[in-house]
Amino acid sequence: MSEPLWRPSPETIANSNLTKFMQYLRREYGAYFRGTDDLHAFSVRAPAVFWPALWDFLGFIGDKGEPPYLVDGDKMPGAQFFPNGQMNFAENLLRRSDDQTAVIFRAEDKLERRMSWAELHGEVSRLQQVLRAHGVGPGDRVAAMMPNAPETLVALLAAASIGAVFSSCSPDFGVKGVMDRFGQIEPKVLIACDGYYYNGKRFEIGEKLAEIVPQLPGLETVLIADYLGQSGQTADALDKAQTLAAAMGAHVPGEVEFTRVPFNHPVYIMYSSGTTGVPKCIVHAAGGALLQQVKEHALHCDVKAGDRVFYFTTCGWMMWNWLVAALACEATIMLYDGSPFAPDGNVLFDYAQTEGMTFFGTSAKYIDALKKNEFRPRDTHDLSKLRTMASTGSPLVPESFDYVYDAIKSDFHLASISGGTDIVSCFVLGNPHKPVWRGEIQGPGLGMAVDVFDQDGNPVRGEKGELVCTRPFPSMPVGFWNDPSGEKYFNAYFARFPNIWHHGDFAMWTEHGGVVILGRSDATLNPGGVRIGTAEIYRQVEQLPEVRESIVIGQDWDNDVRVVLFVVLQEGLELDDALSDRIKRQIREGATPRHVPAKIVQVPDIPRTKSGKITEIAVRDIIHGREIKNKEALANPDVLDYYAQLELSR
Ligand SMILES: CC(=O)CC(=O)O
Repeated sequence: MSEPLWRPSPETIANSNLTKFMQYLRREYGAYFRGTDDLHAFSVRAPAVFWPALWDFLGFIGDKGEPPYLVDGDKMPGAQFFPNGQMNFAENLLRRSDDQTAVIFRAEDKLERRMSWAELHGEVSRLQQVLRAHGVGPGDRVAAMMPNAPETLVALLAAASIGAVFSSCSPDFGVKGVMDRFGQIEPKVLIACDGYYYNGKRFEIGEKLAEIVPQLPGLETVLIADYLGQSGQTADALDKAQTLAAAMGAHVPGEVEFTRVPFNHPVYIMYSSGTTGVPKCIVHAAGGALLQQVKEHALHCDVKAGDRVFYFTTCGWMMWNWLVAALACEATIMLYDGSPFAPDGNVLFDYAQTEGMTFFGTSAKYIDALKKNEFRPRDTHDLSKLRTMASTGSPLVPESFDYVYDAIKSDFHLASISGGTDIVSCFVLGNPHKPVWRGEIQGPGLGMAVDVFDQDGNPVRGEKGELVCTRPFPSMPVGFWNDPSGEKYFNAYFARFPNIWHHGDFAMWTEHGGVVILGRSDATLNPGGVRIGTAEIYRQVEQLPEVRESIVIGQDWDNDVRVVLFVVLQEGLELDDALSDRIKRQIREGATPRHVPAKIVQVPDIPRTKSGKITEIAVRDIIHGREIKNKEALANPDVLDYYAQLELSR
């Protein structure tokens, strides 16, 4: 294809934060760059210059400390950014205190709220006082089992203002899922809701809390936020609990006191979503996570003061942590809780239109679903303010790039982005100076020495391989919780290639310097020894209107591997030979004969994690009769029973 789908205008480029950053580097450092590739090369070649320069350019609040700004800069793990630096995460997010809107909240039950910067300060101040009264200090954990609502943001900011460590999950988690997470990190305070709404239904969580609370060692207090109008009853039924409103009502808003902590002091504990055992507790540093995220907002997404930034997420997915960092760009953040299809697929576009959303972040699955359901927001909504749409969670297929430019908006920046919980940020993402090519992520993040390696650890271009990062970056985790020797942390990322971050994505560089992610490396299919990324197959199957969704695995077969594809069909359809043949033909013609499944099976549903990711490994394990150790990671674990009883011996 010789033409990109979109090119930024010269004015967009001239007015971008990225241009201002390059001008800044020229002015302050005498560094001249011919373009963003050049800037990227500099950023990975000279990290000890790049990251401090970024700190200054972004007006990061804190003190870089005495140089050196990078110690052991060639060691992974081991490198330390700003070892003498001091900062406070919340102070950087709460940099405004005026009466303009800081947070807009909508939920599918029609709940609507907005909070000014001044009000946000006030709420954080009151909750900070509550936490202090319960003895929360630097390093203590504050956990939240909460909807994506302003209270959750206030909880994060209050905890971080003290230097405490925040960890969240959504209220749809089961008791075991919560215990597998919060049970490991022993929070001093638990903030939970009385319940939530999803897809038109009301869910109470009092009974789950009654099981969870007594099992959490070291818990000082439970604060119940009101969503269903019954926080009082929920709190009364629990030990050590009171309503959040009562606890905060006992304090008056004052100045938020920000405790400066070392740059590498933890702010978040996040969780791996694997189905192979209890989740790993990934500890992220306040400075590293934030500097990286603000870099992504400001330079890669061109977020500016006054912008309205939205990401469709729960607070159990890292995109929530990413979203809230947009406050540090002085943007208004837009929160949404509930189903993006309740009552129908217009709900988020209504939100975008009425609130003048400038950045719309979502998942590739959501875009695919809009496409399948033939939504054309461009014909029904005024999206004139929208400048950027971001997609993540799984690869955005080329046909979905076409759909976005055809049915959502023709002149804006579509940024497919990819990274993960492991780094609370991205390896590869948008670049507002570059064209958008169909199916491609535009390029690596600044400061991220991203590459693609073959099995032997050699860099490859135009060939599929392992996504790696060859130099340290500040949002590498501090480590894993309860892993004093660092062994689990080392094994997760550094055991595959020495001194290299191995991310576990199967990827390929494109001729435009972009990247295509082909699926997770551990889910690649190996028929006849040829490595095929699962996304290569989804891309083809996705194009058939009869198929709603699919999941593909490699089944051990006759000393080889055969490809087995499971499909969920549109309501009322049955998989017959004709449709099976059409699916195979589409895959053969769109990919190669090697990609064609040996078997196609109709299934009622596909197992997915609570963040909406389909889980090939769980299906592969169940098909091979292996135990699924951590079903709690799944949003719909029961569906695996269906796969377990399938006769796949022919
Ligand atoms: C940025 C991401 O990579 C988010 C995700 O897919 O979990």
